[in-house]
Amino acid sequence: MSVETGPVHPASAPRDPAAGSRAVLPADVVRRAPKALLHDHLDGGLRPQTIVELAAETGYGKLPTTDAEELGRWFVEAADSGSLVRYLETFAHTVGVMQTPEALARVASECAQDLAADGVVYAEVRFAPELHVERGLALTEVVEAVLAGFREGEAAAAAAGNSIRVGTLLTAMRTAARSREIAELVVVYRDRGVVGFDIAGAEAGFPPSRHQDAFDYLRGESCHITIHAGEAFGLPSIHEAVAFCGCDRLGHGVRIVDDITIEPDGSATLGRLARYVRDQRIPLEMCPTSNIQTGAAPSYAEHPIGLLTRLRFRVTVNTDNRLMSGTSMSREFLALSEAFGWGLDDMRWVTINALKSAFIPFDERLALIEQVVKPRYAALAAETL
Ligand SMILES: O=c1[nH]cnc2c1ncn2[C@H]1C[C@H](O)[C@@H](CO)O1
Ligand SMILES: [Zn+2]
Repeated sequence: MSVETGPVHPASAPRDPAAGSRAVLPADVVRRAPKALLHDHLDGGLRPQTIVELAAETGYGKLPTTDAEELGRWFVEAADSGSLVRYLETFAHTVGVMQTPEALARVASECAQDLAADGVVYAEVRFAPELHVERGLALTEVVEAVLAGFREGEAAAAAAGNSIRVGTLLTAMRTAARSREIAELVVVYRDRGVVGFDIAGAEAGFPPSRHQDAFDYLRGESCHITIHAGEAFGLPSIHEAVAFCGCDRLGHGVRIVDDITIEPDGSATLGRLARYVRDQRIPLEMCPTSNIQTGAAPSYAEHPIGLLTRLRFRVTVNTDNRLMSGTSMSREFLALSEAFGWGLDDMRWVTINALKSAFIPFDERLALIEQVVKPRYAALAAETL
């Protein structure tokens, strides 16, 4: 199989201070640099204080604590379990307080504002409508409340001087059987802010092809699809997602490294699936901190994002769940700067990768790249010279 050739990307080398490699990026520069986020769960990014207030307002009585600071720590510690299934158990409390239109709209509005304050200029945020019907809301009411919340949050962020555009992805739970209904909702709301479809939840034992009819329907409707695959389960899941389900992007996809062999001389040999994913430029929505928590990667320094970047896969950097991972886009980039010596040029490369992979129309992606990302990185680079 093909052996890696060609130019090595600057993000390739692990940071080695003794060798005089590049300095870690200043936190302020990382925050101000424009960022694009493709993989963020609405129910994984609530402010702890909001959870406490919504629990009181809606009569949700199962929170482990009503002290917001303690609650924030509880989520990170409980999610830091080494298992995706245990990580996912923590969502009972966020989903538990997101069962009314007001709560859904508030969470969505705050999500847009928090991302914008962190320098995110474009985000696709996902959630599973079927998880928010415990108190009798219709799926359409759930979607409409979230869409209204995002619009409100965008306006509030713009008023505060931080412009952001938020697209919505509708997720179907892979462990349930409502994927076809959710796929139909994607089509209904495609011109009102919904930009694509996803499946999420426990991966082992629930292959993507279980939802084949939803994927076939969406492809027939020319809709965009991303699939959580290759996170808690390996290559067969990625293969199905790519070969049979027709995904445009892979959620995580981190286990694609199982199809790459590092030779004794340090070169990489790609198997057929890894080669296909790279050749087709299938974007990988990588979420380093989340992967460390669920045991999909041992540490930042050993996270496959270093190798996959060096091999020029279409890598993107994402938060997954800001609450459970105690993270933000800036924190993810700072960790990568620390682990691999990433600089502003690497951030810019990853950000343009993400925008090229976004599910909004091509001309709108291009406008963000040319009118927002490139000029702002150029200004930052000039400032930090
Ligand atoms: O990283 C993940 N892998 C699989 N499922 C996930 C992940 N993060 C969140 N979820 C689930 C839990 C949420 O309730 C659901 C919809 O956002 O998606
Ligand atoms: Zn996810």
